[in-house]
Amino acid sequence: MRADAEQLDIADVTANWVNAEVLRGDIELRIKALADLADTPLFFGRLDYLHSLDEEGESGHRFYIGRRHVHDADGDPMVIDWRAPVSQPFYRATKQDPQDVGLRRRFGYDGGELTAYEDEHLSDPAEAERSSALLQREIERPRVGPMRDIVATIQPEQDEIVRAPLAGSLCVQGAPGTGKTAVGLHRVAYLLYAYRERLARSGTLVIGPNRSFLRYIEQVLPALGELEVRQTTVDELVTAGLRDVQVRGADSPAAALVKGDARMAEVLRRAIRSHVRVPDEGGESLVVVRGSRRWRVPAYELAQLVRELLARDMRYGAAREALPQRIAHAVLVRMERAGEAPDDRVQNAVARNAAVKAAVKEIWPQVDPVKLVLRLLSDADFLAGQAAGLLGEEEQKAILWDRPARGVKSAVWSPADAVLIDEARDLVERTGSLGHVVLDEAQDLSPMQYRAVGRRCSTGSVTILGDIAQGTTPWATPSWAVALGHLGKPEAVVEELTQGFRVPRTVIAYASRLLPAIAPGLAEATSIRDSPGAFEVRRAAPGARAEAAVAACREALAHEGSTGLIAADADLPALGEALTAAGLAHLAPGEETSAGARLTLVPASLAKGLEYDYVVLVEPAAVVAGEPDRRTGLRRLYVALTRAVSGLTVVHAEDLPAELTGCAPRAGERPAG
Ligand SMILES: Nc1ncnc2c1ncn2[C@@H]1O[C@H](COP(=O)(O)OP(=O)(O)OP(=O)(O)O)[C@@H](O)[C@H]1O
Repeated sequence: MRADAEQLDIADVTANWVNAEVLRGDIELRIKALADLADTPLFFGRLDYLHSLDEEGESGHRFYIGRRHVHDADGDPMVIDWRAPVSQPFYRATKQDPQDVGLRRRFGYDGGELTAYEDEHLSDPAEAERSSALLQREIERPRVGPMRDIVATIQPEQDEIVRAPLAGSLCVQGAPGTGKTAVGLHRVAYLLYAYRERLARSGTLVIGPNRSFLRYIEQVLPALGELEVRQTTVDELVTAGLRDVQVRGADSPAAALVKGDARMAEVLRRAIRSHVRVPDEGGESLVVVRGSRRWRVPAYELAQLVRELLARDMRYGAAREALPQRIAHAVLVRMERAGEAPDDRVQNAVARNAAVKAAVKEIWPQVDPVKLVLRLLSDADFLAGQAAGLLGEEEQKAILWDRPARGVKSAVWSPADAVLIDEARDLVERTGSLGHVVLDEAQDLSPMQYRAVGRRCSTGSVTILGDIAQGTTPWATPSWAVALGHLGKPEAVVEELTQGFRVPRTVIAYASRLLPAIAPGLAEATSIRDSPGAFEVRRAAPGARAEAAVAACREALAHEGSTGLIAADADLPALGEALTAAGLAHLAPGEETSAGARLTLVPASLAKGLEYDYVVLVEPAAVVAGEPDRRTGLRRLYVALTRAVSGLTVVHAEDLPAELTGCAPRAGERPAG
């Protein structure tokens, strides 16, 4: 196929130079997409159907399933794309429901070399059901480098989400390591296959929590042949296109909490609409002069037009554009009454008349969303006027800047301010909607951030993925129903993933002790890994903690794969020095691990979504204390405890948090004594 693409001669088919360049670009992309990847095999599975299929051009009994479609010199398929309908039973067929599959074969590879296969005769009742050794091997393989695709081993409950139709929005709650991120990315790849044309027009977007996370996942979609999906963070999303707004400030938790609250949307709506000046009914008429005639629109009629526009709840900018036409219409009615026969051109001319323009400027002035937010945060009286009955005095005080900003460029904007600006921009002009948005680690968004994401899929659909127990912002959502309400997708279906692929049984059991305190009611994940994993808690003498951490890292590095040393952000510099002094080179999160550089020093605040074969977690009590409140601290600890693929060593000098040692009262229980 690559040779064919390379040999394409376009001289005869392109009429001009521009066409030729476009076509040449397309062909180059195709050749690139057809590159041979040494360690990525062409197929990973085979299905033998009992009956010949004749569906969507695929006919026959036997199909090889792979990452992409491959055909032979005659154009007959040799490998079927994993996303094609014919491939679906590879993921879904079971002994109970064989879906006409006689044989399912899984192929195992080692660095691109075929080394094993595994057969299941789904329609043979005599054959016992076995768990897949290849799946076990895949889950337990050492982790080095960025996240990889899971196409060869997508599980049935995951596949249901991956292949759900584009039209519906989905919300996936899943404990750590249940594959939410993997599923979200594969879902994008699936949708781009199944709805390619529609999504090529409307676009797709993946939103993750921060840059290091995005760097960790960025190679999954390209490996699946999807090179053009945009991946961004909420912070970047809302600042895109804001040239003069530099986000370089941070809010206090109290300020961020108010700025992220959904009531701010109403404050902003009022603030924008406060610019509209409804004409005084008894005031002067608007006079439009055309040729020798003067047309009068009385003030009460203008007021009526303006009130109608306000009641229609249009975007501020759209209403501003509609107003001159409405006024012109009122003039035209008068012309007709006077026996004239004005047409559309006359109406347009009247709408552009200087007197009409001046009236519109007075009644419905242009509003700059950035300046509007600047004024709200700088001008206590203006804020009080808009927030009356919505925000209390303390709340208003919390969001007002200590020193009013002089101008847009010099203001110290925070990420939450940028979200307010985004809301204000949408009040002026509707934000365009994409076809599909995937939002990962969704539990951490504020209501205002959900609204910002919701705007970008208002006419499309969304897949949101998260874990309530891992919510570590003061505004983390209490429930998915609340989040979906803010997103504007209350009808979305909530699915739960419970099978854990990352964290070993002993480790998830230990971390789950925190669940009653951080998310009562959430189910503990089950680990589908065979190996129980290495797990140890070590107490170090005060003053010898860093030394103990370094020793634990050395032991971890004796194994294959990556090691992450996770600690409270404040403890990081000292640990970094200890590692360097001991001659252990280390990376920052998001820097790619490789065979030669396998140790990463991870601040607890950036651990979310990442994973390491071995994790050394230093001083749980400090991780908890690093957050503004205990529940958030325990949730941060839960995130840190659930990053390990093969083993976890907890090193501590202070007492462990009581919730972890089992000494804390559980929710609903009373403390002893
Ligand atoms: N079906 C599967 N086959 C093989 N590996 C899988 C499968 N599903 C998930 N994994 C692996 O399990 C690990 C955890 O997956 P992922 O990071 O997507 O989980 P998550 O639910 O997003 O976790 P967290 O809540 O911690 O962010 C990854 O290494 C992923 O590749």
